[in-house]
Amino acid sequence: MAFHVLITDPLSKEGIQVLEQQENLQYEFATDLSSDELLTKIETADALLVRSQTQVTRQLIESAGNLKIIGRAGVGVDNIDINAATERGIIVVNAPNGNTNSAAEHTMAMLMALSRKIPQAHYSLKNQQWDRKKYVGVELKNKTLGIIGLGRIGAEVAYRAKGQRMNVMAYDPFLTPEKADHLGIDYGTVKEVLNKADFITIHTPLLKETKHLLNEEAFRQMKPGVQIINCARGGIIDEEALYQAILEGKVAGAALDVLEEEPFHHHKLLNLPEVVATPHLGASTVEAQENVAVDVCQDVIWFLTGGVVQNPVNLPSLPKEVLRRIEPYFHLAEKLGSFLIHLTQDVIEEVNIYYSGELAGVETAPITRNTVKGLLTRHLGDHVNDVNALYLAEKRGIHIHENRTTTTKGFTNLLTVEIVTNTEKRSVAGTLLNGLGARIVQVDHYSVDVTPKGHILMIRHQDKPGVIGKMGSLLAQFNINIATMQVDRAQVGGDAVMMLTVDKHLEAKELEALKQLEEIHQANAIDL
Ligand SMILES: NC(=O)C1=CN([C@@H]2O[C@H](COP(=O)(O)OP(=O)(O)OC[C@H]3O[C@@H](n4cnc5c(N)ncnc54)[C@H](O)[C@@H]3O)[C@@H](O)[C@H]2O)C=CC1
Ligand SMILES: O=C(O)CCC(=O)C(=O)O
Repeated sequence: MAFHVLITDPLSKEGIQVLEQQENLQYEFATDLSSDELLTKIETADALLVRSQTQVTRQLIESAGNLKIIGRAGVGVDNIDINAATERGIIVVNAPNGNTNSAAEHTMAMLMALSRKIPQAHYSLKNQQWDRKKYVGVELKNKTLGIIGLGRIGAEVAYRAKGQRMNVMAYDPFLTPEKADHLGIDYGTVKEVLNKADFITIHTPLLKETKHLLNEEAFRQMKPGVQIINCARGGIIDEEALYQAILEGKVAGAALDVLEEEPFHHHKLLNLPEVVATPHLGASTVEAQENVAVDVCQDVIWFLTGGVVQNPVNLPSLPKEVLRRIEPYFHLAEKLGSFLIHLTQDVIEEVNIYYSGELAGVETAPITRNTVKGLLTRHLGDHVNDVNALYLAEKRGIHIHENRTTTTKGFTNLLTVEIVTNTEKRSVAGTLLNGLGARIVQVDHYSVDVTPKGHILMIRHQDKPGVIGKMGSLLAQFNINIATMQVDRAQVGGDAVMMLTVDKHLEAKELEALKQLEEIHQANAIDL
């Protein structure tokens, strides 16, 4: 079956070419759909590709039976309900780098248009008015540009503004005075930026914390005659407060590429001569659209074909070299989680994961996610994945703890997973053996050596002559062939464990029959 990729906003042809080169993939352009049409179309889609126009709501996500990935050709993902996607195990990817340059250039264009009143003068001239007095501007040189949000675009704007010989003062929660110094700009708190800037430009995402960041109180703190640029997101500015600040003469001008409600046609801000505006054009260049489309289509293909994405939004992204080092452990981790869940009937309250040896020094979060995915899949089904495993565990009140230890029991790497229920603790440890792959090397306190694959029968029994024979003949009666077998014991005549790999799945009644043997305390059939 071919993957169905649904594209609901315009996407550059270079991105489409990336999709066309992929076998077993069909793409469908369906722009300008009504909400109802979209709800129907999404039902069969494996991937959804959007820009900023399509509103990817919880309702839309929940109507999608097959959806695995949502690709945003651009940076901002405020049009996508990320929580709903995460809960459903749908990965969201964006293209954060492709339009940085264009958005920074558009910001500079807006800054210059604003300072020299170019759109107003142009409009006036087109209306047969030759008015040189009305359109006197101000220079940028030696003025202070306040930047709120010094990420990719903010930093590019700072660099360009310095080229205009402006003083740049920025605030960003990740900016230190030392870093600012290194960039040749001034560090300021939000208050200092508001107090000192002649022009203020915003480059944050729209978040709960940044909603109406520029509000009535913020405008009050600004210099009289300040000019505002917003090429980030509508909603970061309280539009009513901006409107009033312009009417009062506190704000001399505003250049807006974005407004809270888009698309916008009749907005009272647009009636003010001090406001210049563009219809969300920050990323609308040939280059940016090509970049973001190619990046996001590439990620969608990688993901659908089992690869690792470059720009996940609801998963932390990892540098390639880090990923290369830890990826081999994902399989082991998932198998250990899956093994362990077969050993208990109780509700799991806690999971402790111990990273030892060389594992103690790596990025462990993705390995933890795979462990939890292995644990949950048996009861929750295949919709558990890397994206939602931790969320689903948390929803079930399972506490996950990561620990780093130096205990390696002679292995260069050792991954130990322990589950705690209200009655017991069970654990399993595994390692990656150089050239030999994954091995389970310990179950509870017993040493074993088992490849985590296929059908495993784990027996806890009393160490006594004849038990192995009895068990072997019972399995023979069920026509179950033993492929490998190991035994370990705590002490002579004490508790012991038997690990067998067998050639077929054990039915419940067969397992029951084994448990009837008086020396057998526990029998678990584990299918990995
Ligand atoms: N108009 C357009 O067409 C385009 C708009 N954008 C928008 O521009 C914005 C920035 O994009 P990038 O620079 O690529 O993102 P980024 O993630 O590189 O930078 C955002 C920065 O905002 C900072 N930030 C977050 N909360 C803050 C707060 N309360 N105060 C100050 N700083 C805060 C972050 O620490 C980060 O450094 C996004 O909203 C994006 O959607 C991006 C591209 C095109
Ligand atoms: O798709 C677009 O053109 C909008 C770009 C944008 O706003 C973003 O990347 O955040």
